Amino acid sequence: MTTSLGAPRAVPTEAAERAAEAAAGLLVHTVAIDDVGDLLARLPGPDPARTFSWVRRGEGVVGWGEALRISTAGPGRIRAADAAWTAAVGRLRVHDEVGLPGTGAVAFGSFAFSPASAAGGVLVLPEVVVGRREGRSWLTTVRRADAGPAARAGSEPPALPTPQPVTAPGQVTYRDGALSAEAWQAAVAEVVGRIRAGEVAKVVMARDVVARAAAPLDVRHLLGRLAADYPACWTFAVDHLVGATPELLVRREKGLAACRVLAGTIRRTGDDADDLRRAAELARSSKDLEEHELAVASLVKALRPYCASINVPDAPFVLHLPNVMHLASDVTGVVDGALGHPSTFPTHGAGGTGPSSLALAAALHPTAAVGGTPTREATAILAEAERMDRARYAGPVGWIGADGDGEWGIALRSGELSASDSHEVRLFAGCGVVAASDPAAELAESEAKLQPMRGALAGR
Ligand SMILES: C=C(O[C@H]1C=CC=C(C(=O)O)[C@@H]1O)C(=O)O
Repeated sequence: MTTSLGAPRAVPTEAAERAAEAAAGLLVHTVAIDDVGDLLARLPGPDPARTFSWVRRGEGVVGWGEALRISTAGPGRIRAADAAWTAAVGRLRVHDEVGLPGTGAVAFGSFAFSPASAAGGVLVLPEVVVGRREGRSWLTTVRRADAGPAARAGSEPPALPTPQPVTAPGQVTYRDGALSAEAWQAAVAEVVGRIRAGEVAKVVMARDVVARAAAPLDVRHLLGRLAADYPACWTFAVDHLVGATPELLVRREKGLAACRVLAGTIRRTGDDADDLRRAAELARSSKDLEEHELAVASLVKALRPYCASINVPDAPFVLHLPNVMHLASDVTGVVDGALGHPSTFPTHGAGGTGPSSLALAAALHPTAAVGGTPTREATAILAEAERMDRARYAGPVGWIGADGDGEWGIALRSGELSASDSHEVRLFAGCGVVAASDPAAELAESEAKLQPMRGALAGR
């Protein structure tokens, strides 16, 4: 079946109907403002339920408050949220005086890794969004149409609130999550055995640890530290999930899809000469190259149906982060609007073409970098072997605009702040396990991957 752009959309789900109802009567207004400087310094309060971030190298969007929430669950959690966002966008009244990616209506989202997780998925349209890109800054406010006269074009933008002081966590103690370090190594050894027996090629095994802080955790403290220490990563906060991920699941911008695939890791020592030697070792390591190739191949396979053309680099580069180095490949594609999947994916907005950024994220998740290869068998093994619910860790996290463009990272190097105890956060890290993996080395790698969150929790 072929469907032209703007053709009837997928049958509305219950979530879409609720979202459309909630969006009716909301006014979204974006105005240009003077340079905001540090976006994260604008966040007014410590509450992880009402604080949103997607920032890299000082650019991106932050938001606070909640004008609209879309909640989904189950195997269709990402697609249902996408359809609900489309339905909501159709009812919003948007006045955008800036017209850049991230202006106008923007929803922040995060989704559970597993369809079976109670964590489900969420998209939130905050009450206020502040953004910065290429020297331009903007402020977006969302209000009810019946809440007084709207600001007029050219009138003074509303003043930003004065942030409450940021509080440090104080003393932090750690305890085991689902498995102790020993038990997790035993689980990895068992999985290596299954890989060697030919069941699968690769399984990404994750573990969790629980941190407890003396003071209630202020999400802005964690974000500030992550952004300062890991400027090359996307520093995110959505609905209690906070982290700094080096891995971009997919960005869709003006018809172009871009993905950063990571797989293959070596720890850094802190000694520059030694790290350079290790980077060269990583680039030659057959174990890591194999792991990386599996990840790229599975991403390309999943992306291909949505693209008119795809560009895959011949060889990975080494991405240097302060804690680890990764083999990395930037894959790009031209999103094919005509080849979109209108029966499954709604087309987006007046100017939108083909699957939205979130629909692409749904198609790509879980990648081999967080699940394994082949996906179905590997995710079944990890669900059994890890003995925990990953919740939103390793799921898509990011933002989507009214036209369907947006950016979705993979929620790595992250923690889930407890909704019931403001002193606690559960940290996660995982490692690609292949036939040549050594459990002790994987444990050490997982410790290195926990370092960004441990550092952010350090009480400075
Ligand atoms: C699963 C994680 O990392 C993935 C991303 C990059 C490299 C990886 C690796 O080399 O194992 C992992 O696949 C994590 O950080 O929790």
